[in-house]
Amino acid sequence: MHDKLNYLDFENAIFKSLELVNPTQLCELIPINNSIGRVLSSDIICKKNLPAFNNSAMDGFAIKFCDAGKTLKIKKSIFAGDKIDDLKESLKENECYKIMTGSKVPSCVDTIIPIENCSFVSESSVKIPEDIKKGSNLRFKGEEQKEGDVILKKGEVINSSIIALLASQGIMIVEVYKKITIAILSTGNELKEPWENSTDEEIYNCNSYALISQLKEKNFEATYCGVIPDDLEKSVEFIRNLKNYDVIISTGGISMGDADFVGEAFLKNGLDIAFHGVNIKPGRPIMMGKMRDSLVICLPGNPLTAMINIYLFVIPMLKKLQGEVFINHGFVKATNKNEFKTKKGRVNIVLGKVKNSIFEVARANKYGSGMITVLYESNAILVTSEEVSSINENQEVKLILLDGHFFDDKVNFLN
Ligand SMILES: Nc1nc2c(c(=O)[nH]1)N[C@H]1C(S)=C(S)[C@@H](COP(=O)(O)OP(=O)(O)OC[C@H]3O[C@@H](n4cnc5c(N)ncnc54)[C@H](O)[C@@H]3O)O[C@H]1N2
Ligand code: MOO
Repeated sequence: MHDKLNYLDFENAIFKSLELVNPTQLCELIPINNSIGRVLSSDIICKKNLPAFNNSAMDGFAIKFCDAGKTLKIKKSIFAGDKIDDLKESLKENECYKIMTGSKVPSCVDTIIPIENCSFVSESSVKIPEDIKKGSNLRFKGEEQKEGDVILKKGEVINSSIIALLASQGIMIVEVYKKITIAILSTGNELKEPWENSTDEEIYNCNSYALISQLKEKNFEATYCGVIPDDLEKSVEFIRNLKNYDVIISTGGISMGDADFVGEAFLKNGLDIAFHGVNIKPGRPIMMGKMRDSLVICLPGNPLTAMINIYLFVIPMLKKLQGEVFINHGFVKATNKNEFKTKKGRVNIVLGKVKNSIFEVARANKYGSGMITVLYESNAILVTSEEVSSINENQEVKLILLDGHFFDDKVNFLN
């Protein structure tokens, strides 16, 4: 792979990468207790009104609004869970019910007064204040969600608030998309695993573990498949022997070096390349394509590059493949603290830290893509357009948070 690469522009690369992906259709049923991070594969329709019946939001007295200011006789106490259908007789003049939070409210009353707002409270009577609001402290049947409403859409990632909604509907088993399978590979004779001894010339394989962990943070499970040796024949064989994965992600070995065989090895295994080379910094040699039914994503070997490119490019692809609807990066706005230079003519991905809406670029933007600590020191990335050569002091900037949210609509996060 010594040929000079044609660098695709950033927007096109994002478009082409997403175009490669056909969302999974495979589903399974799982208990909600094990469903955090999984993706709903069908809409959830409300089958029990929220709330299910008119109920009291306070412990107090259920009255007719016209009885404001009067001393009322307490006819009965109503508790949450009580069946009150037997309260056939409606309240007579100067009568009220004592009622607890969450109790069904009889149809003859229209207002709830909290106990602490009343005076002369005894077992049998209570004085209602003068100044009250009709309908206060009542929660009405179906005011939150009505039977038949779509309360959750297919493609949403299950979190604790979604579990609250599912449980509120009496749903214990939910249909989700089957998890996509992802293989993680590293390349390079210089690599040792973290538990091995390494000489001064060797380095520890940090990419595989870092990428698997980032994927785990985003609810994906990846399998580590080992290190491809720097040898074309062995690389071809290594790839040929891989099991069928939905996605294969490698790092390293895709640039112009004499030992960069990864691209060729995938090609010899039938890879249909979508692009090799994107006009970005860092991540220029990035390569993507399809090999049979597998998506192949080859990231550069530099750890910082691999980690930010998997976040920027690959996570949206995996989300799409997993059937998610919210796949596009969102941004937050902040003010840039110190001026810094960027490389004009390329889209720059710049690391830094944002705190209280102030963005501070990492190490004056003079770090290398082989570094690891910079990533640890940062919580956001700033992406520049090709024509930008510096970001000024106090300039308003758009940032993608490294633990940011994803949306269904595409936004322009370029600065
Ligand atoms: N003549 C050119 N040389 C390079 C170009 C170019 O356009 N022309 N591009 C440079 C850029 S940009 C990058 S990025 C790198 C990427 O090259 P590769 O993808 O082939 O990556 P390697 O050479 O295999 O590794 C780069 C670097 O990263 C270290 N590495 C690799 N894997 C791991 C791992 N699993 N854990 C930790 N570190 C890893 C490796 O030892 C190298 O130091 O190419 C430039 N060269
Ligand atoms: O894409 Mo490379 O990581 O700029 O050095």
